[in-house]
Amino acid sequence: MHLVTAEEMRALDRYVIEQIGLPAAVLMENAARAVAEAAMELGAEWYGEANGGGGKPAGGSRLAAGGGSARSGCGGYGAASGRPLRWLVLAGKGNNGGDGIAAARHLLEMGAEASILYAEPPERLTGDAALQRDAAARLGIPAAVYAPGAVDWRSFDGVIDALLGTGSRGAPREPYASLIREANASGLPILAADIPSGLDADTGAVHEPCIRAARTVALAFMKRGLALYPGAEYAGAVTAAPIGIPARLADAHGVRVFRLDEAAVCSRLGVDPARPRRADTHKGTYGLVLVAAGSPRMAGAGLLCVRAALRAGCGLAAWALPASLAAAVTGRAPEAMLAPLEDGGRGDWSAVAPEALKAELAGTDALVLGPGLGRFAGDAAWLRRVWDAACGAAGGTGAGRAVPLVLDADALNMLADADDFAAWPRRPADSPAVLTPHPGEMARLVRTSTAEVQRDRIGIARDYATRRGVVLVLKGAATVTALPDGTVYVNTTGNPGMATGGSGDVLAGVIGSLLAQGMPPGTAAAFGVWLHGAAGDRAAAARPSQASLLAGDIIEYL
Ligand SMILES: NC(=O)C1=CN([C@@H]2O[C@H](COP(=O)(O)OP(=O)(O)OC[C@H]3O[C@@H](n4cnc5c(N)ncnc54)[C@H](O)[C@@H]3O)[C@@H](O)[C@H]2O)[C@@H](O)CC1
Ligand SMILES: [K+]
Repeated sequence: MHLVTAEEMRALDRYVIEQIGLPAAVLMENAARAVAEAAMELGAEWYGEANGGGGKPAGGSRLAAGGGSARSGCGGYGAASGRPLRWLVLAGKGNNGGDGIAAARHLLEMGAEASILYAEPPERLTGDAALQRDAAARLGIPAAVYAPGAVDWRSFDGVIDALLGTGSRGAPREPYASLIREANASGLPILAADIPSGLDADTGAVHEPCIRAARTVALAFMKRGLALYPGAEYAGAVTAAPIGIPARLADAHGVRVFRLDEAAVCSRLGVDPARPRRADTHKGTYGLVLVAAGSPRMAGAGLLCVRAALRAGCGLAAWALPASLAAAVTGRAPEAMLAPLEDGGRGDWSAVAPEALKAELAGTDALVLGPGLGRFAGDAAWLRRVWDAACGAAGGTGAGRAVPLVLDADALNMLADADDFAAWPRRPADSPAVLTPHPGEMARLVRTSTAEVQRDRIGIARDYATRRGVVLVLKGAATVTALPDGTVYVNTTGNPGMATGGSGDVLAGVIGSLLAQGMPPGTAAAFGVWLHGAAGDRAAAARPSQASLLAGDIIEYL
């Protein structure tokens, strides 16, 4: 579940070779076997059990989506006859190519057929890749050098992409670029060795061209780019294969970025997703969340947030809102309490005194501030006073304690406008604030463009979290949760159906609820993101199309 950069992977390779004493050829041999095994599984999935030589049952739809081509486009090669599948290994001149060439050898041993297509004249290969080239030649494995337009793709059943791995820089150059385009156009299922060639291993950006893989087998550890979009889409189904570099070495080398799936929720976050409850508990055990949210145009944001908080398990939830709005929403969330705040009859937050909200903080276990709040003159200074109160600063809650805090939506825009956030009082180290920006809000916080944020989601989120001492949840496909100590979780749940108004309000409510239940902020944020995505996946599965998903549906599946 570690997600490594190319540089971290190189350091780990070096350590194992130089300090542990395993020859690089051993790692390559393990990598090659893993690539060949993954190819056999892909063959079985794509063409059926009889052809793949054992493995998983057919699973066409996933592959069709990942591979960018329909199964029927492969025209029944192999599938009709039950003969061994014919793999074409595309080999670059680095160690990624070496993995592929060695995989051709393993495929033969496994009963498949394999040919090698060198992107460059094989004389250019050096080191372990050259060793593999020579062994393959002596074994009589058919090999050719790529010439544009000369490959008869129809005489193969599948492709192994071993052109470029973690050593590649920038967009694939010729002849790699043409070869990648031809492979993508072939309609054959492609297994990528380590990463699809053309993918930026660190950021998930894809160069033009980039291999569109049906499946990727990551060697030793998943590279960050396989978990981030758009790279994740080009990688197809991704698995990581052990090659002789134990996970604890990644920990020892300071790798702190993790892919957050259910196993990681249990092992890394220490949370049981079923969240069983002790019998001898009562609503006070599970905390009180105060949601300060909603305005005349966006009252629903508060409603979604407070309902989500309740579904996520807090004992009590109160909704603080401008008093003039209260009558309109009374009864809409019967389980929640209302905390109408004097608003001078305006119906929005512009006349709500920060002191009124401060008074509500007494006795609360978490504050969620921001969904549908709206903007008003002087709101950055207003936010500062609420921040101070939630920090437990003098004159704050009175109790002198910090109230766990989630800032979302307009509260983040206020924060972006506060030029002096760096000078605001720090919260206690064990109670950092949780900020939940979408990429546009993140861009405002760091004064850059949304495109820049998306180009390096992990880097931007982690940098902000460590510099400002907050938990930063950067929303979007593969939501990134960065902790003040530099730990980062990249989420795996969720679907594009959740790109709909109100989803973020639901997430803020979920995280606030988990905070109120006593989870540390980093855990509450990462688990909340995972839980929100999992609920979205269940909700989408219950509907005819992801497109029809509403934020309220996510709440029902929490
Ligand atoms: N000991 C190791 O280092 C191991 C490495 N392994 C494999 O080795 C890979 C990394 O190998 P390398 O560091 O040799 O690098 P790669 O095999 O990824 O590619 C490097 C080669 O590609 C060329 N190149 C770089 N950018 C290019 C571009 N944009 N267009 C065209 N050519 C370009 C370089 O000149 C160099 O010759 C991993 O991804 C993995 O597959 C595995 O075998 C496990 C062990
Ligand atoms: K590759």
